[in-house]
Amino acid sequence: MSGKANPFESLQSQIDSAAVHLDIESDVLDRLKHPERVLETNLSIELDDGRLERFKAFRSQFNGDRGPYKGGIRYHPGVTRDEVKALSGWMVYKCAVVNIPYGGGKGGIVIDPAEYSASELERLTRAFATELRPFIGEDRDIPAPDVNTGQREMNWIKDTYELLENTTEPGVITGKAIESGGSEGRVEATGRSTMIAAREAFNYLDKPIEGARVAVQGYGNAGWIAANLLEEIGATVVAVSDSSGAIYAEDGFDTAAVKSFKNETGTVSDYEDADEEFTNEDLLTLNVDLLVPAALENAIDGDLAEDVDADVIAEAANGPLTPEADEVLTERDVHVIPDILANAGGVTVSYFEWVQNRQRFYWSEERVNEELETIICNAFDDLTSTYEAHDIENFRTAAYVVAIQRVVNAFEEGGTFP
Ligand SMILES: NC(=O)C1=CN([C@@H]2O[C@H](COP(=O)(O)OP(=O)(O)OC[C@H]3O[C@@H](n4cnc5c(N)ncnc54)[C@H](OP(=O)(O)O)[C@@H]3O)[C@@H](O)[C@H]2O)C=CC1
Ligand SMILES: O=C(O)CCC(=O)C(=O)O
Repeated sequence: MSGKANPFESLQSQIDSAAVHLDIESDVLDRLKHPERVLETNLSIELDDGRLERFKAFRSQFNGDRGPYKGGIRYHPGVTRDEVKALSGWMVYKCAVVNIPYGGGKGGIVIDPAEYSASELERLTRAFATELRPFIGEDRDIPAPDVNTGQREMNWIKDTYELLENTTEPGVITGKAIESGGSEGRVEATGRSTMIAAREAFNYLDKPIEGARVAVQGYGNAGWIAANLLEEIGATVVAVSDSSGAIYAEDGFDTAAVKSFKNETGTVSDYEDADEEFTNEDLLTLNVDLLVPAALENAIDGDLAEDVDADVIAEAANGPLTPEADEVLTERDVHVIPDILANAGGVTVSYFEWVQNRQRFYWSEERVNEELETIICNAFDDLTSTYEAHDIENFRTAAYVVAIQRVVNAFEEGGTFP
């Protein structure tokens, strides 16, 4: 990743930019910029060869004014305490901007999961679930998938929690497999909201999405589905990448065929129908109509932003732009659909999963997608009305203005404990 910004400081600076447009006391604002609590723990597990290894893990519960803490768990060697704090704060404002009844949380383990066997990962995940048990619950804190975690890890966490609590509580975690109480449409939800938000933004800006040239950085859960659904609505996906590098096709990729290739070989590099291979940095500065960063934080810093050659950016990843990049892109009239709206489909369908778990009544995929469409379109309308009414500099700040006001309303309506 090109930028070195501290993501927690980036979050705080995004809140400060929005506060300029809001009438909020500085003590209340200060509270909105810091997590309520952060669990830091060391998990020691036995490896397959009998040795013990220690892994650092975190869970940050940032703010619970609007409901239980909600947010994913990431397995990545780059996980830090500040990254997890930032990701949990972004969850607060994400849930508020799409108006679902949650606060924000996030967790992570410092690990490269590719280096470990499935049984080692299961022991580690169950050890983390055991540590998390007193802090989580369907009305307390509800984890979900993020980078390098998915249904398998969520099923293990649910199972461990239920065994320890001697109960049945599928709503303690979302992103589960269907047979373990998951929801239709959750796997696709993050990419789907990215597509919907991009489509709405193109419509708002009077640009055709049909035929729009798209570049997608990251071909995991968020990136590949976003690419696939953008292709489905008529956009041309000319470039995609993963951690191994980027590939380009002038006439556009068959995104599903690239995914099958990646499933077989582990990477998008060497894909036979590509015209060219280049670097992730080349992809981020390609001349396209829509750029979708769908990997990690700080993909675009202030310097790289000077070379970005896209009209619109839809942030499928959390925090892919540094505050300096935002400033440059605002100045250059590049419209950025912020992460807290563009990728909010994941947590929105997690919310649907939690509702279904509590009611023990399951929805069709069609219903899930319709309800998601409504929530993302309403949130986009709230964002643009605020953007216009307050003459705000960019979409991100408008989204934070909407979200922060909702969190502050909930906090103030609750009153102060004597
Ligand atoms: N999963 C979800 O529901 C949600 C995810 N998000 C966010 O979306 C982003 C991606 O998450 P998700 O798709 O779930 O994660 P995945 O683990 O499924 O995929 C991550 C992708 O990013 C690629 N990648 C990692 N590092 C780089 C790099 N330096 N340059 C280019 N590509 C890179 C990976 O490459 P490789 O395949 O080679 O490892 C992989 O293709 C994250 O920011 C996450 O927080 C946001 C909301 C919900
Ligand atoms: O599905 C969820 O609860 C959270 C997903 C997530 O971690 C995110 O939106 O960044």
